[in-house]
Amino acid sequence: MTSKQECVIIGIAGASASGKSLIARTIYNELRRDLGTDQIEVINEDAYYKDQTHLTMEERVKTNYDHPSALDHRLLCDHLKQLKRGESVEVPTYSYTEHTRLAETVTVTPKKVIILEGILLLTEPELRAQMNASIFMDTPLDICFIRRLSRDVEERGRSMESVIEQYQRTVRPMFLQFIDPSKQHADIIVPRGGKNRIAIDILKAKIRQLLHTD
Ligand SMILES: Nc1ncnc2c1ncn2[C@@H]1O[C@H](COP(=O)(O)OP(=O)(O)O)[C@@H](O)[C@H]1O
Ligand SMILES: Nc1ccn([C@@H]2O[C@H](COP(=O)(O)O)[C@@H](O)[C@H]2O)c(=O)n1
Repeated sequence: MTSKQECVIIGIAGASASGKSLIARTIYNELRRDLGTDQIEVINEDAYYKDQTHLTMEERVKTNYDHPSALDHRLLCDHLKQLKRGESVEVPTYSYTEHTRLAETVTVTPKKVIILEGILLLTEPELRAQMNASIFMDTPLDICFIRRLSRDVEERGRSMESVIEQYQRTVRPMFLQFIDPSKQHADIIVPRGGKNRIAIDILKAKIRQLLHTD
């Protein structure tokens, strides 16, 4: 018997371009139809990359964005606690081209369901403690790299050379050091990526069970 939750928080972690955003968006779109449009939210860990406005662009590109120290997990954790208490929060907005936070924030009001997605979410015990269930996207790393290369060139304003250089310098080593070991903390490991239909249905059923709406 699961007790009824006022705010269900689901964490989705895994390598960059493993399909975290895709699965989060799919669950969001499908559950919105049942729960109501204002009852579910997706929060991206990337919004909590630390502000770097005090650094030059040359300095910003050198940051290791795949190390936990690049993220303000303290602020993210505080926001989750506030949302659980029924308080609204101001989520930062982030620019992958400027490599820093933008001046604007987005107001997020309390929701029944929060889907959190991000590479390093399961490395932080305090964040894990806020989650009702956690998922690790176990997509093969070569597939992730191919998808990241085309996504970063098409959507994040990067050159092919810079994606390859960053991948070898930080993305792959940090995946091996931090992200892959954090898989042990996941409740569910999802193979093949963001279109795994059975995984999506299981997650939706679990969320409904936690809310007692089924
Ligand atoms: N199963 C899949 N098949 C084909 N393309 C996919 C699949 N999963 C994700 N993608 C594509 O790969 C890219 C990275 O996926 P995304 O969900 O943004 O990854 P993440 O959020 O983990 O970084 C996106 O362009 C997305 O559309
Ligand atoms: N200025 C930045 C900030 C982050 N990144 C990369 O984003 C990846 C995480 O986002 P996903 O959507 O891919 O999960 C992470 O691997 C960082 O390297 C960046 O390139 N530049």
